Amino acid sequence: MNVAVVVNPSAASGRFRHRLPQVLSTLERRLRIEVLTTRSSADAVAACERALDGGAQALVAIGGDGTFHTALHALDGRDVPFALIPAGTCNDMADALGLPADPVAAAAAAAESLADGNVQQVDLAEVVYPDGRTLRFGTVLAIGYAASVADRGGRLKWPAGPRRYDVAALLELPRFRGRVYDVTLDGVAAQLPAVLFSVGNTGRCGGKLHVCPDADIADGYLDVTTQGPNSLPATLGSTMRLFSGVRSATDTSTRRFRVREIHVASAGHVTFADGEPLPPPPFTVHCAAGALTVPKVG
Ligand SMILES: Nc1ncnc2c1ncn2[C@@H]1O[C@H](COP(=O)(O)OP(=O)(O)OP(=O)(O)O)[C@@H](O)[C@H]1O
Repeated sequence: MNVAVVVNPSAASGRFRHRLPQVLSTLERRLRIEVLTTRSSADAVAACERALDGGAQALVAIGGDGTFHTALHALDGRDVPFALIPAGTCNDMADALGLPADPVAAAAAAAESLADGNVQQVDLAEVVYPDGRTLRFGTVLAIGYAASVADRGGRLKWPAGPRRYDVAALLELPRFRGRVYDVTLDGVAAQLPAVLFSVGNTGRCGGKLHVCPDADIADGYLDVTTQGPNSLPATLGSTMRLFSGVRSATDTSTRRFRVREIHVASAGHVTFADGEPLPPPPFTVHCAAGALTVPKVG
């Protein structure tokens, strides 16, 4: 099987770069690989598209959630098996796919499944803007507080690694009192007051925030969680529980919905999906059931 392998050398600030030769040789044991080394997302999309147009039968991406997100652009709905090798900071998508956290172990599992045709279909989420533009994501779309934390954390120079986001969470907290979001959930209009607003194809974002803890990547549904608003101490408490990795950081203000589609009418909020910035609402998010073919592992 001919496989294009896109490598993001900047994922996790290069922390896994020394493991790359071993990851590639592990893939090569079962697959014929063409390695695409890229400097930017745009570079990666173009290189992947060229490789897929040129006959690559599968795509492997080595990096984190942003690398995964970029690979989705390149796939652009093509029904080509895709494997993600976790080499990023948070690796939420790789975790949701059940891949081993170690990149070499993940490469071995993915290569074996791809070579044997042992694949499965999982869901993606599709964000449709009023002008018809459509973007896809795999993990969680965050609006409000978590999106602002992702935004600020990504811009902080210190500390290195995931700790940046803990610092950003504290810095952003005083600014947040909650907002009311105008939404339509499977055709039913609602106004949802929230500090944290998450639309999950999977359960986790930011490496440890289990914002949609019951989400299932293959059920054909999206899980929507809203949390808050509360008093500042209560918001601080529930946020700290969430940031400490508690699996289900609920409080009395947490509301959960399971839908096929959500329309967010409230305009202009900072939005992130797969840890990457997305144009703000208004938009409609719907579940693209079974839209991604991935190796079956475990
Ligand atoms: N193939 C690529 N080559 C170069 N840069 C890329 C590529 N894919 C994505 N990028 C850029 O690199 C940035 C970091 O990549 P990525 O998100 O995968 O790593 P991370 O932030 O360490 O991991 P995570 O998102 O899991 O926390 C992305 O925000 C994106 O802009």
